[in-house]
Formats: sequence, C-alpha cells, structure tokens
Amino acid sequence: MFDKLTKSIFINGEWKDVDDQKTETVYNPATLETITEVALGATAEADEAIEAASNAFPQWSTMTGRERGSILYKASQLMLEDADRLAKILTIEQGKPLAEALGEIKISANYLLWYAEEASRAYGEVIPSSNKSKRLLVIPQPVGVVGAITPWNFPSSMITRKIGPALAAGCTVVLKPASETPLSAIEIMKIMERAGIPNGVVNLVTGDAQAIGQSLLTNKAVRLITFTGSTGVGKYLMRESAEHVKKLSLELGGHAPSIVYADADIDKAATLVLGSKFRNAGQTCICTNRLYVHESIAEEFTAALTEKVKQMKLGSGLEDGVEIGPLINEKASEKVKSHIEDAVNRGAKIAYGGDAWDCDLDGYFYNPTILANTTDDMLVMHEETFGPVLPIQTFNEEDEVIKKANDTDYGLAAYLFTENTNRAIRVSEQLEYGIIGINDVYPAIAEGPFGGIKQSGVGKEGGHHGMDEFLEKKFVSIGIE
Ligand SMILES: NC(=O)C1=CN([C@@H]2O[C@H](COP(=O)(O)OP(=O)(O)OC[C@H]3O[C@@H](n4cnc5c(N)ncnc54)[C@H](OP(=O)(O)O)[C@@H]3O)[C@@H](O)[C@H]2O)C=CC1
Ligand SMILES: O=C(O)[C@H](O)CS(=O)(=O)O
Repeated sequence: MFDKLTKSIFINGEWKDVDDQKTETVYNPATLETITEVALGATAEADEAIEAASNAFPQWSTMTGRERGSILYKASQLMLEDADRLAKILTIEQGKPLAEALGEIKISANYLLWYAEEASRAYGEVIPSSNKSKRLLVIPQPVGVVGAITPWNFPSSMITRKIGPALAAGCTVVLKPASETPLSAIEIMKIMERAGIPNGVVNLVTGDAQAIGQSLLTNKAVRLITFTGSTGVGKYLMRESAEHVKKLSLELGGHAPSIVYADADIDKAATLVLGSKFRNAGQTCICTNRLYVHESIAEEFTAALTEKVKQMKLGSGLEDGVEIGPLINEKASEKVKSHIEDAVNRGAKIAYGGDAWDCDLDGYFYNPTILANTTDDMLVMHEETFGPVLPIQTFNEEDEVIKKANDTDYGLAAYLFTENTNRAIRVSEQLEYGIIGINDVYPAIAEGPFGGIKQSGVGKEGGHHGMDEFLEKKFVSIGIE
C-alpha cells in the first residue's frame, strides 16, 4: 500500500529525507506483514524541529485567534473529506475495526473544529482593584514550544486532542508519534500543510523515542510536554522535566471499575459494558477493567453479557462486521495471557473465552474473555490489562463497592449503571476518578475535559480546560496617578 516513506520527518514546512538505512518498519498488526518503512529520526532531527518551532513561535503566537482558528477549521474539513481513506490507513497500522477507525477520524476532526472555535475565546480578566492607584489585568499568553508524544492506541485523535488546543492557544509543536502507528501522524501533517499552517508551526519527528524525548526534555525552548501513554513513561517524563521545570500534561494508564446496581437496566448496561470493555480490543485507557455487579442481579446480568460477547466477531479490522481486531503486538498478547493465567491460578473461573483466537491470520488475536469468581489479589484486578479481559465480582452494600472501586493507584475513568438519580450523584461524588460515566462509557468528546487524577495523569484535554493547559495567565499590575 505504501512505498518506503523515508520522508516521514516534517520540519519547518519540508519533508526531510534520511539515508535509506536509517528507517524503522511499520507492521500491520492483523497480519504482521510489513506496511512500509519510516524515517528513524533522533537527536539531530528533534533539535532541528525544536529550532523550527522556536523560530515560528513569534509570528504564530501574535496572529489573532481567528486567524489561527481558520487554519484549524480548514484542517478539520480536509480531514472529514478524506475520512474513509484516513480510517483505512489507521486500521491497517493499528488494527482496530474500520467502523471504530472512522469514528476516531471523525472525533479527530472534531477536536480541530472545537479548537478552531476556541482559538477566538482565550479570554483574560480585569480584576477590580482594592487599591485606587492600581489597575489589575490577567492576560492569557501561549506557553511557547510544545513537545507532544502520542500513543499507538488512538493514532489520530490523540494527536489532534493535543495539537488542536496547542495551536489554537498560539503554541508551536514538535510531535513524536508512536513507532507502531506513524502513518496517521504523517497524514495529519499533510492535512495541516494543505490547510496552510505556516512553516515550523507544527513539526513531526518519527523514530527513536528515547533520543527525541531527551531533546524535548533538555532543550529549554520546549516549555511544555504533553504525553499520552503508560504511567511508567509518564513518571519518567515528570522526573526528566524537573531540570527545566517544564509544564506537563499527562494522560496515563487507567483501571476503570464499572458498577452495575440492582436497579440498572440490564440490557442497556450489558451493552454499554461490552462496548467499554472490548472497544479497540480493550486497548483504551478508559476501558472497563473491573466489573462489579450487585449480587441480586449477578446471574441474570452475567448471562446477558456473556450472550452478547458470544456474538462478537473477531478478525481483520478491514473485514465487514468485525468488532474485535488484533492486539498491537506480541508483548500485549503476552500481558493478556499472563493476567488470565494468574487469575485462574488464584481461583478465577473462565466464564467465556480465555485463550488466543485460533485463526489463519498471523496477528495476535485474543478471544473476548469473561472471568468469574475473581478476588482482589489477582493481577487483573489492579494492573491495567489493555486487552479483552473482563473480571467480574459481585457486591452487596454500596459503601463496600465504592471502597473497592477506589482501591487503586489509578484515577482516570469509572462508570456506574443505575436508574436512581440520587444514587448516581451520591456515588459519583465519592468515586476518586477524573471522569465518571453514568449509564455512559464513551466520555471522550471534544468539548469535555478528559483527564485523570492520582497516577492516571495531570491536566485535562478537551473543552476550554484543554486550551488552558497551553496558556500562561500573565498578571499585569498598572500603577496610575
Ligand atoms: N493512557 C493511554 O491512553 C495509554 C496507555 N498505555 C499504557 O501503556 C502500556 C504500554 O504501551 P506502550 O505503547 O508501550 O506505551 P508507551 O508509554 O511506551 O508509549 C507511548 C508513547 O511514548 C513514547 N515513549 C516511550 N518511551 C519513551 C521515552 N523514554 N521518552 C519519550 N517517549 C517515549 C512511545 O514511543 P515509541 O512508540 O517509539 O516507543 C510512544 O510514542 C499499555 O499496555 C497501557 O497500559 C499505552 C498507550 C495509551
Ligand atoms: O487513550 C485512550 O485510551 C483514549 O483517551 C480513549 S478515548 O478518550 O479516545 O475514548
């Protein structure tokens, strides 16, 4: 599908070529076939990109919000016009079903659209002074050059969820996408180019994460690092950012509990839990990782859920009707296997699935798996699985299940299913998470402030909160006669 993409580094408005040997391979996770090679950028390319972003900052940051927003708006339209082709590229490099990939392209465009509009709304403040000889202002100003590091599980929307607000605020960007999924990032750069983004405002360096990351971390010109990925790498970036006291926006791992109360609409809740757990083959930071069902409906609910899981179609994401594609790589498959084995060794019962999907594709496919009779000592109950495994526990008392739900170092998303408004509000306020879904498991929306607490990260992406991350609030005190 692709020739060798040695020109996958975009700096100062130019596609840089690297020598033929300095490349890394991009694989199709469904077939393990080589898709193409992309440039293996490192320190030199990252430093050049940072310089380009620095040089572009004065002009870009002093354009009006409306001028910046018009370019973002154009980019969102170009993305939507090309959505089917972009979705196919996304599926080929990441593996998710085409329908999910198309959904991701649409929300990717929506982030650009939302921030095209927000670009004109970076409001400041006039503060009523208690001192007659002073006038007090707060003026929002872009932080400067931003380093953006993005994951493979949402290779398009995690990019626009970062560059949208950053560019709208007047920042310039150096982007380092995941090595598994650089093709969507390349397409987004081409869209920004066609939308008329000035040279150096947004730059792409594919390749060596450690080297590129070190350049972003050690170059004083980079004032903010925005990252989505594992908590481990997030902690590393926090440590390494200290030297220059860089601002951080971190969207890290999660371990979402789903709580189904006795009064829940069983069919609706089962459908939502299914979607939350098995979307992207369970490879999302907000997937349900633990399911707590009230004991009075546990048997009925588990039967309803299992029946729906049995209907799910596995296969290549390009195949019509496929709902579960491959895991991203062998490491991910090994992690899923280890979680299931650990749970069974500790007494869990496999209610459905439990093994790799036996098929003629070479990718790492796993059957959707439901584990019953789970206990809190099992890895699957406190480590992020990032795969299609659903451990179930029953509960009786409300306080008991809230305590269990909160018993984790993560704090990204939690979900509860009830038709009782009082309970919904009461429990939402007690759950220690950045995002709560009440009868809803798809909280990612351009206007919503998405982000975790505890070891799930810092900062918000989406909504006006997402743009605030990229703005300094300068206090101006004016003395008057
Ligand atoms: N919160 C979320 O949405 C996500 C959470 N995760 C969690 O992370 C686990 C591992 O997934 P994985 O893909 O390995 O996630 P990583 O955190 O390793 O990778 C995420 C991004 O960070 C980059 N990166 C990795 N190491 C460094 C470094 N030292 N300096 C700078 N950048 C770096 C990667 O580049 P490269 O690809 O070149 O290594 C990639 O672009 C998953 O199992 C899941 O638990 C993963 C993805 C998304
Ligand atoms: O990183 C993720 O898993 C995404 O944030 C999930 S979503 O926000 O796109 O649903």
